[in-house]
Amino acid sequence: MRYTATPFKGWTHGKHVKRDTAYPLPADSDLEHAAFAPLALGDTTIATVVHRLQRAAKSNLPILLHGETGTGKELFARAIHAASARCNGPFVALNCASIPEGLIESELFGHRAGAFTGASTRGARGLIQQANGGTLFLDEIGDMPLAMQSRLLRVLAEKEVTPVGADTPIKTDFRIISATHRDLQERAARHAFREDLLFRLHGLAVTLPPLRTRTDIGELARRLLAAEQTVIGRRLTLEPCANRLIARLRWPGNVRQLRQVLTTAAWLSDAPGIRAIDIETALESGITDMMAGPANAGHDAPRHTVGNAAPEDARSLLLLSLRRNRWNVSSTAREFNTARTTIYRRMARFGIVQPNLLDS
Ligand SMILES: Nc1ncnc2c1ncn2[C@@H]1O[C@H](COP(=O)(O)OP(=O)(O)OP(=O)(O)O)[C@@H](O)[C@H]1O
Repeated sequence: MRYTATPFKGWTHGKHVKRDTAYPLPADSDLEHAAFAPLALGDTTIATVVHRLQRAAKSNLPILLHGETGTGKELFARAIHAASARCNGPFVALNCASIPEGLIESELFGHRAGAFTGASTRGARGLIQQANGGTLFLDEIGDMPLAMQSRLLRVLAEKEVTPVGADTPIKTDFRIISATHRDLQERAARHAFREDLLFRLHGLAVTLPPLRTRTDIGELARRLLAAEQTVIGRRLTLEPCANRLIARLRWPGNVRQLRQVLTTAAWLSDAPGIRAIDIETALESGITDMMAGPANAGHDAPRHTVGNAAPEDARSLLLLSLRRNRWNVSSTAREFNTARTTIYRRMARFGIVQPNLLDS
């Protein structure tokens, strides 16, 4: 069966299951390039990841994608599928964290008619069977219950699946890609994740870098904005002060958050180019932890230094921090590792007034 570029997005049994073949199918000759091209920008870590995944895509190796939320794990999984020999088969995704434990078994393995209370009278094909000839993407695999891990391990070892309530196993042929933000080795050491399953999933493991460590954030922001232009109906550009602010923020929600903030800023802005103030305004309605200390100090340490920043960036950074700390100057000073008097001086220099003093 040939799946075409016509999207078929089907949700079965709830939001945690996605089945589609919507990734645009390029001509065979440039399949590999076209699938990964939008993901390969100027960051060397990303370039290495793309290079490895492009090579591995052609194999049947199980691939484990590791990375914080919003770093693009599902996007990469789709690119691997699109660049693989299985690209004409289905791409079936299950989020193991969002599905109730009692449902995961029948979702994955299917069930025979009347196998349990509430089972379909006609039985159901599980996702593993649905992925036959294609790719099964198990997102948040680290959250899969241990009992399911054992069953999945058997399926991977024997390449056949036995639906709940059935006696006869059914042969299946699929490629598995899994993703997690968890440290699976640490979980395996604590016996929360089966080590033998980890080995099975781990044909190739890659870590997608968090956005705050990527050197191509400006390029990525421009691409995300370009994609938004057709929706908004005008040319979208970033002013230099917006670019500098974006490069300094911590982005705990990674590319997902950057995309959301840029979209909001683009809608809010009435100037030709998006300014730092538009980014700030968009941020205010979102996550508050943008300026928090680094998760891994090695990469992140210099993110909240105001001293060397250009004036408009310094003002934006200070304002964000003050708002985040509910205008508590001591907390803000701690964040910038400086004295309270320095914060007051900078507030005066930048014309920043505490809201409760505005009326007095
Ligand atoms: N390199 C990229 N280029 C364009 N958009 C991207 C990129 N990486 C991620 N995104 C966008 O960010 C959002 C999150 O991506 P995705 O769902 O693949 O991340 P994830 O790591 O799987 O997240 P989660 O762990 O929360 O499921 C999506 O809207 C996706 O289109």
